[in-house]
Amino acid sequence: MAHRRHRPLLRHRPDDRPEDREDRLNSVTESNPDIEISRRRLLGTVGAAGAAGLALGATGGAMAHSALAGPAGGAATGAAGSLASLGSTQVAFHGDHQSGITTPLQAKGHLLAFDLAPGAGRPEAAALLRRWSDTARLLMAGEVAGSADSGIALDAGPSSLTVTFGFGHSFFERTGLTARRPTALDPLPAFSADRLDERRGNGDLWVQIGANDGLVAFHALRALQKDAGTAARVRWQMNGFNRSPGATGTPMTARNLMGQVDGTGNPKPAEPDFDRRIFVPDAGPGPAEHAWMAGGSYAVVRRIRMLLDDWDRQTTAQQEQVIGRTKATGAPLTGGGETTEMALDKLGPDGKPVIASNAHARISAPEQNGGAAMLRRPFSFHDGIDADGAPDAGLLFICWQADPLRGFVPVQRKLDRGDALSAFIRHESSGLYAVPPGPRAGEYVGQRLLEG
Ligand SMILES: C=CC1=C(C)c2cc3[nH]c(cc4nc(cc5[nH]c(cc1n2)c(C)c5CCC(=O)O)C(CCC(=O)O)=C4C)c(C)c3C=C
Ligand SMILES: [Fe+2]
Repeated sequence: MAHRRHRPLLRHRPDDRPEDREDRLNSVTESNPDIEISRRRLLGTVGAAGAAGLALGATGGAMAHSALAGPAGGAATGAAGSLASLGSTQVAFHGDHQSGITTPLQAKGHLLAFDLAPGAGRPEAAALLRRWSDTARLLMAGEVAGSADSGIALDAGPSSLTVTFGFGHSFFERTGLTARRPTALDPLPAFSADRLDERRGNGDLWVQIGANDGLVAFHALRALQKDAGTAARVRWQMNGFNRSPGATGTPMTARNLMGQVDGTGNPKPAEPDFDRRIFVPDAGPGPAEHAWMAGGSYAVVRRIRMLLDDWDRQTTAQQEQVIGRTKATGAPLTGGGETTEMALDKLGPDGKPVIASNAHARISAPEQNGGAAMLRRPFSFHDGIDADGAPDAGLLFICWQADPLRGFVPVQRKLDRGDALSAFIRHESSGLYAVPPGPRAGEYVGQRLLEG
């Protein structure tokens, strides 16, 4: 188990008494006897973060530290003046991989794309990534973002804040680095069902912010936007959410706004081929100029609108046919529990497959796509109600893979040709980003590209 070397300098109220602050620090120390209990519990779960406070390594595993999880899995209240466990949970900024990839889903998310300002090139981009990395490191440790801190997150701990940075295809022209642009970043093919708004897609730089507290997440967004200064401006921004840790009696796989259990089939970090599927290996793919991506990953980001009024008019049985899994538990229609394998060959009394030939879970399964797999780590969104009364809501679909041509692309091609879910969703924007590896101590994110 890795141990944290430094105690976090938590944001604190101006009138903090030293002993109050010490209490809060103690809520994330390693001497807590409940650490191991909570850690075991969390490692055995999928989906959203458990309610227990933990320090999470950037690989998503628990490094150490936990506050209490109550008997029903709820967050325990800390000592008077101490941060609740949810607030004290900290994710590592440094590591082999950036945070926000294997980190358990957080309750709040902001996605932003920036374009470099006219005239800004490689030096400005390097300075910006250095500023952003400094800010992300501080905020993820629960510290303030420098002397001009907005104060939005005063009183709160890190709350599992993660900040993830990526580069879009256009970044490399803007910075004169096209020789170092990986082919995996070539634009995605067009899909017949795409209804994409280019103004809400792509961009030179991509930032994903996640946290289990809305103010902590927004605080990070404001700080990073200020850091951008005159070097870059926001191209698009989207806000998302997931269930809050502790909302369910026990940690569960997330649900989306269609009410489905969503995330069951995700590759698990404990699986032997997980790293190979999700992270770029040390040796390739591609020539040595692309070696800066070793340990990185590619993010496909799609705003997928859900046609919820149409969906809600379906019976539960019809909805289950569309996916091939039950709505209540996420179990395959062929029986068993959530994690039981789908029996894709099983026929019903009518002689037809129990899991329909166009069921979403069948078509997207790795075994139907030559092993193509991705780690889906989405946020839901709701951006109000349209004039016709329809909710502008859906999924900020984010998936991670070592190579989009062996992850997202073949699966989406297949879904595009005959997915029963297509009648109820609309892909409205798309982005593909090269997300470099996690920074080593003293390094900023992307330094191996910008200074290599
Ligand atoms: C191209 C990739 C995919 C898109 C786009 C996509 C959109 C999308 N999916 C759901 C809901 C569910 N998806 C489920 C499984 C699933 N989906 C994909 C890929 C895409 N989904 C994969 C690779 C898988 C896993 C298949 C497997 O391993 O068997 C499920 C079932 C539960 C689960 O495994 O997560 C649901 C439910 C929505 C609502 C949506 C767009 C809005
Ligand atoms: Fe899916």
